[in-house]
Amino acid sequence: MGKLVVIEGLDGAGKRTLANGLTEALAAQGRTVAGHAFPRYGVSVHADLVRDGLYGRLGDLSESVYGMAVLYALDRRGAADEIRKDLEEHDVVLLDRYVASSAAYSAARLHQDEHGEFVRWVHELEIERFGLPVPDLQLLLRVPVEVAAERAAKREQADESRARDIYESDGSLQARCGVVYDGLANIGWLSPWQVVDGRSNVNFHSLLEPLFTP
Ligand SMILES: Nc1ncnc2c1ncn2[C@@H]1O[C@H](COP(=O)(O)OP(=O)(O)O)[C@@H](O)[C@H]1O
Ligand SMILES: Cc1cn([C@H]2C[C@H](O)[C@@H](COP(=O)(O)OP(=O)(O)O)O2)c(=O)[nH]c1=O
Repeated sequence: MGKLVVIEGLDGAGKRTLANGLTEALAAQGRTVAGHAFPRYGVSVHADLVRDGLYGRLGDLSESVYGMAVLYALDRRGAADEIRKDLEEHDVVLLDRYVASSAAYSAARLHQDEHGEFVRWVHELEIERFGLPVPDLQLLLRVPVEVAAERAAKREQADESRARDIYESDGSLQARCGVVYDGLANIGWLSPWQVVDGRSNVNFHSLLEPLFTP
């Protein structure tokens, strides 16, 4: 049975870059990796609706924190069987964002923290009701909000398909979200967490070693 590893962090923290690095490092150790990134744009109708909402194309739906959270959750629910199958066939299943993204962003939108009503609700919906696989490890890729914002802005200039959406352009939301992420990591929400400093060189080997030591 493979290990389910999730990368979490703010927009522009470098999650995609870390996922690519980890995949290469694991392959170099002879381990097989399957990867998914949520939302699964272009793959799931729910993810495409999320994108519409994030770019203001769903009227007042995106104003509803719970409405958006249901779309993100249905996207993940649609991927659950594939994740379970990947876990049977690979050493590691690496996810770029998962349930904790909903917990952090939505709680931040509602001005709640890791102990608040939303975080309890999303656990009930996605883990208890939808039965989504629980991660073995969550990596919080931590960078100062300003660094994440600068990287997201640079990426937007370089690639117009990555134009910043309503969450990414809201600096105070990103700052609150960073605080909720710290809280989730601190209480070990859903799984053990490891905090990774996104500004220094990541030692991929030591990051995942605990998963493979009995
Ligand atoms: N460790 C790093 N140092 C400097 N720039 C980085 C680093 N990691 C990522 N970047 C750059 O920051 C931008 C955002 O990275 P990305 O991996 O797309 O972030 P995310 O997936 O978290 O939104 C990209 O342009 C990427 O090249
Ligand atoms: C997966 C997920 C993302 N989000 C937020 C985080 C991001 O601001 C936004 C879009 O996800 P993101 O992964 O940043 O997509 P992209 O890199 O293409 O912009 O959705 C949630 O609020 N809940 C979730 O469950």
